[in-house]
Amino acid sequence: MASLSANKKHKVTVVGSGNWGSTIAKVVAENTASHPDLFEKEVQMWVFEEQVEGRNLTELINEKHENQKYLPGIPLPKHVIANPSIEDAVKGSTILVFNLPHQFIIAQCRQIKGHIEPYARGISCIKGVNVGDGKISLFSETIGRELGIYCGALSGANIANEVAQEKWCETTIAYDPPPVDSQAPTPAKTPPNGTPASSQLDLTKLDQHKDVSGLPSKVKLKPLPAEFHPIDHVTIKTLFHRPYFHARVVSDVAGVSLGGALKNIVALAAGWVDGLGWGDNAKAAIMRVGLLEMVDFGKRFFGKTIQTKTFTEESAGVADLITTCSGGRNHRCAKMSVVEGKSIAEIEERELNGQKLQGVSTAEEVNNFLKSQGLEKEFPLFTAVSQILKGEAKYEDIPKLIESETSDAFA
Ligand SMILES: NC(=O)C1=CN([C@@H]2O[C@H](COP(=O)(O)OP(=O)(O)OC[C@H]3O[C@@H](n4cnc5c(N)ncnc54)[C@H](O)[C@@H]3O)[C@@H](O)[C@H]2O)C=CC1
Ligand SMILES: O=C(CO)COP(=O)(O)O
Repeated sequence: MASLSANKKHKVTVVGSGNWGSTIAKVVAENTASHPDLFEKEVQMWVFEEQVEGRNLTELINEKHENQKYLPGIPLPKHVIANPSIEDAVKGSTILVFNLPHQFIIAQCRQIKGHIEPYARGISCIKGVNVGDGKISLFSETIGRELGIYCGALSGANIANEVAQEKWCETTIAYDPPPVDSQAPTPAKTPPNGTPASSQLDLTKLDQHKDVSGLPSKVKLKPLPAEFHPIDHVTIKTLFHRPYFHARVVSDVAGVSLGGALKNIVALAAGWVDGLGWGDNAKAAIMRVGLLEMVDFGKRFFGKTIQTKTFTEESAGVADLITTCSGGRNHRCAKMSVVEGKSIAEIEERELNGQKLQGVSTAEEVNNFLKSQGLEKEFPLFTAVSQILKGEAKYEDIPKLIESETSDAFA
């Protein structure tokens, strides 16, 4: 419950401005305008600066209120402000919405470290997983760890162009911050010796056991100053829910994040069988096996907190799998690569005008992780996708490669 003195408004920044980043900036800006009691109206949107028609993309967005390159034809609210400086865009924000292709997020977090409010909260809209040194983590965790803040996740059956056109859909937001450290004084952003506040947390010296907040267990969340409304499920829902974008708020951050990441691998296989002209039954078989492997993967590697029902009941699970295997970019490019006999990379370059597929790198990353665990055979569809991408198997081999599927993930 908000205290009587909770009169300070939340400032919101969207870190990223691609096809989904620009769409989410539109969604949240509509809500900041509708809820002036809770939010500052202006929404900062960090833009990776580039030249479009000989001009800076940020200037074009701020002049035309449209992202001509990544979300053409969709008017953005005038109070979405494109900012080429990420440090400046995040300054003073209490809510940071991360929405970038997953390969870029760590570099951007390192750039903003020490420039954010230590009590800020994040929401990751990124669909991907972070794999390195035989370890796997969610991007919500990675962001949390890099910045010393709590980060939840938003994911769902949300093809950006449809959301941007205000065609109705659902989404799932997972937000489950650990208890705040009410004893801790809120640290100054930049202490007198010039060391950024987040680097004051010497994470290497602390117990490395972590929950899915990404924060090592001895690092406590910095409390939000009392003059702000709490950033709870109600505030989060108010920021994202629109008449055409129905948000359900849950607590399973791992389930929501993994659903969004892993379905991109399945969508490649679905695109390939469509490209082969094998029909809807074949695609349904791919989705069935894919869903089983998604649940099994979650339970094995994030078992402490994950809930099977997130995959079967939420937009972030089965609904996102279905939409991505029907109308997503991963599916479309995979299908074209079979029909035209070209690599997916070639098709991505030609078709997407700078947008990035996430399925190919996620398939490789998940395969590297499974290999490091000696578990490739337990995930035959994920493994088949990786083998096909590497040229070690053919599209036509998929039925044979996955027929040993015996997962009892739902048992
Ligand atoms: N587009 C969609 O329909 C949906 C996408 N997502 C997820 O949202 C995340 C973001 O996707 P999109 O906004 O669609 O991105 P996108 O696919 O449109 O990617 C282009 C973006 O990457 C940026 N970029 C290019 N090079 C960069 C660099 N070196 N450093 C930083 N940024 C760079 C570009 O400036 C542009 O903003 C992804 O994880 C995606 O899977 C989730 C739901 C729907
Ligand atoms: O995540 C998406 C829809 O929910 C979009 O998927 P693609 O990246 O394959 O277009």
